[in-house]
Amino acid sequence: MKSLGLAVMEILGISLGVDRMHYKKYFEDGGSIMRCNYYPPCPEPGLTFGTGPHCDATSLTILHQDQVGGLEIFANNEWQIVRPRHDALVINVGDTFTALTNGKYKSCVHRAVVNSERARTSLVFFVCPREDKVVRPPQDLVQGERAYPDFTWSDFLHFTQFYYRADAHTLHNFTKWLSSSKTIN
Ligand SMILES: O=C(O)CCC(=O)C(=O)O
Ligand SMILES: [Fe+2]
Repeated sequence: MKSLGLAVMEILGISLGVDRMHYKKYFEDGGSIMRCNYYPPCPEPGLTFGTGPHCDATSLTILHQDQVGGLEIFANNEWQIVRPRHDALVINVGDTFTALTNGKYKSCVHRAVVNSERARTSLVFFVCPREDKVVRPPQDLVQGERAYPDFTWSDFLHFTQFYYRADAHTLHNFTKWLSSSKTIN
């Protein structure tokens, strides 16, 4: 999974017109998180979500869902179903990668819905930078203002674990929190 993540990083570097090895090298000493989600059937699926709308705070998400289905992404102003395919992985950009591209690649808002009949599982691999590494876009992607300040993955992880439950606005609120905590210190 780690080498798949690094291969995708190379492709993303090429697509952005920066040094093709830039992101691949950046993530080479990085970490990862693996999560297995289990959603039991819910008698009233209209009243709850399996996972509410959010962007992943991490950098890249590689996800496999079983044939039950339930993953949805918010695109073109509507929720769209990601049809399950046993032979395919879903790859999403997360908030930290958004910051690493100075906002050029937007993290994807997504959610998981439940159903009344079948339990569902998904397996998710999150690619993250080394915890103390500064998250900063390459100079080629900064024309004028920086969209986000420098931060470390460890600061962002701390924010999402202790102060804020990830939603569609995590990166924006983290940036505000970071500048107010700097003012206080
Ligand atoms: O279960 C899914 O399809 C989505 C899970 C998810 O978004 C997450 O674990 O961050
Ligand atoms: Fe997610």
